[in-house]
Amino acid sequence: MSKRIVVLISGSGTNLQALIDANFSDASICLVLSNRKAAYGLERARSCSPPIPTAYLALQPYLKSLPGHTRSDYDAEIAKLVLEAKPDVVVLAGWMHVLGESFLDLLKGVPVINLHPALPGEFDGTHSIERAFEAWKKGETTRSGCMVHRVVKEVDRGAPVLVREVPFQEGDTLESFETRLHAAEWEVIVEATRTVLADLKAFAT
Ligand SMILES: Nc1nc2c(c(=O)[nH]1)N[C@@H](CN(C=O)c1ccc(C(=O)N[C@@H](CCC(=O)O)C(=O)O)cc1)CN2
Ligand SMILES: NCC(=O)N[C@@H]1O[C@H](COP(=O)([O-])[O-])[C@@H](O)[C@H]1O
Repeated sequence: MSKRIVVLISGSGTNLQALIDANFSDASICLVLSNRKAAYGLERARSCSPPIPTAYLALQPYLKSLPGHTRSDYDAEIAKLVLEAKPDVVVLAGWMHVLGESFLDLLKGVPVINLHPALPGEFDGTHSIERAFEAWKKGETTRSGCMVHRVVKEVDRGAPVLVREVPFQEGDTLESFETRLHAAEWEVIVEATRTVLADLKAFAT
């Protein structure tokens, strides 16, 4: 029975594309969900043959359309969309929304993992690459990296599944470092997803 992967995105979807191109032998992407309508990752899913089902739900339009509803209600709605796809694993691949307990409680028992462009305990949150680059320029570090970690309430603090260091090189610009880091991400997200798929029971909290 083919295992089911749900991928959450917010942007260009190059990491989603890496998962699509991985052609997992025992799994397939059954839903791509975005919180941004213009996310090119939705087009990547629609362009597959056969197309991967997509869904879109943004926070602000949701709140505007349902007065009295909260961010927690939105997170629960996201969870319901995800669960309707019957996932074995959920991958946050550039999903730029912090998920609250209403999401995490509903997803109990389903591994949820996140790709983060920094090393454990460093540069949590957003703009991680830029912040690491500035730290290197100040002589505060010689490397950054990327990781896939389990998603818990505390942002980017879940147990790492896979970590990859990416050293800075003399003469690096932000763009040259980003190029190397994104290439590392495309490998790490596939390898980490394969690891979770291979031992779902171990990762199902
Ligand atoms: N409960 C968790 N939710 C999410 C995690 C997590 O570890 N636990 N990881 C993030 C992904 N991420 C970093 O890897 C991250 C994404 C976005 C933000 C953030 O501050 N988002 C703001 C909105 C920012 C924007 O819209 O540009 C917000 O949610 O209000 C922090 C970390 C995904 N979710
Ligand atoms: N904190 C989360 C975060 O910064 N995620 C980052 O968003 C980018 C998404 O790229 P993509 O849309 O091309 O896959 C990736 O670099 C990913 O690490």
